[in-house]
Amino acid sequence: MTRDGTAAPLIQARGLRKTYPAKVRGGEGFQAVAGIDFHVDRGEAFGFLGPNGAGKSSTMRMLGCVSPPTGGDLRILGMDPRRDGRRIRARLGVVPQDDVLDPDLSVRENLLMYGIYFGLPRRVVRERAGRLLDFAQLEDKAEEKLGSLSGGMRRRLTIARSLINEPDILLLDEPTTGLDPQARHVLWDRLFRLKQQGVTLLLTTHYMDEAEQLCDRLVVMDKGLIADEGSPQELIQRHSTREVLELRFPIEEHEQAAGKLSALVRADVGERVEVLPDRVLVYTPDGEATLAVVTAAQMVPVTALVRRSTLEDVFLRLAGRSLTD
Ligand SMILES: Nc1ncnc2c1ncn2[C@@H]1O[C@H](COP(=O)(O)OP(=O)(O)OP(=O)(O)O)[C@@H](O)[C@H]1O
Repeated sequence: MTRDGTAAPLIQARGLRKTYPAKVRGGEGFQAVAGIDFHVDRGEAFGFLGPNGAGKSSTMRMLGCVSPPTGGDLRILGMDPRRDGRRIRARLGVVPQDDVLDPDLSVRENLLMYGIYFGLPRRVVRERAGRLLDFAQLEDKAEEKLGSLSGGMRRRLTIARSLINEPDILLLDEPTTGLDPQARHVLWDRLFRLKQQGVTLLLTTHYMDEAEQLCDRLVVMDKGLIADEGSPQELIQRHSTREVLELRFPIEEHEQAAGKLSALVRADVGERVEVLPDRVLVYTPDGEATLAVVTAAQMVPVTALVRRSTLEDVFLRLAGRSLTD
């Protein structure tokens, strides 16, 4: 509790920085995280959304107490990672970008070994491993070696393994990168369950649908900085319009069409045009009405799609380029 009686955030970062040392003597270091502020409350699912190189993993490694901050202040569970790294780590579960499982052990043995490594009594580890196999839907694979597991199963095992110490906070670095859509949905379902059980989730992602599905609150990161923070809905409302009209024109007409559209949009009703290399996006409160205006102006797109705004549009607005560029 804080002095005014409110619950203190589980994690609080102020001016957090990470500068990696220069590779050559006398060279300049590289600032991957350039002074960021955020807090995470108990029970939240909190996301770091940004493209490759935004500084998400560097932030995660500081939160996981494996890479010390080079500036600013970080408190996790009221403790300072520089001093209390071991105590904090005991209460964290960490799911790294790559699965670091032991291929020579069975699925169950991977869980048992990790629990024993944590110093837990064997009886407790056996009981927890049984429950986690059930949670990860891997009971029928329990005695098999890892070679027989799909990518999604491996990810679920990695998550199960990270839960062996019953952590308060689970850190997930790009949990579903490389998985097919079905495997991603199964994983999202498991993460929802954990959240319902009261585990605080922190995840990095460059998938906007993942951020929208999983995160109560997120920060949009770019070039080591936080561009904005809020719930997915708040961010969309703040930085985009209700609908987006996506238009594709024949390549040779793309530039001219983009110019004509820019002249057509009505800023007074909140419309705005964003020109991408292969598409023109018109941000508008009413996509169908805007499409009618485009058609009336004798413009003939190859395809026209009206869709709702997403976090991708938020990123485009904040960073001036697409998340996947
Ligand atoms: N140990 C290191 N030494 C030097 N530079 C590093 C180190 N780790 C990361 N970087 C650099 O810091 C920047 C941010 O990297 P980081 O991995 O934190 O970004 P990210 O948003 O997680 O991207 P990705 O999705 O690719 O993991 C990148 O330019 C990266 O090359």
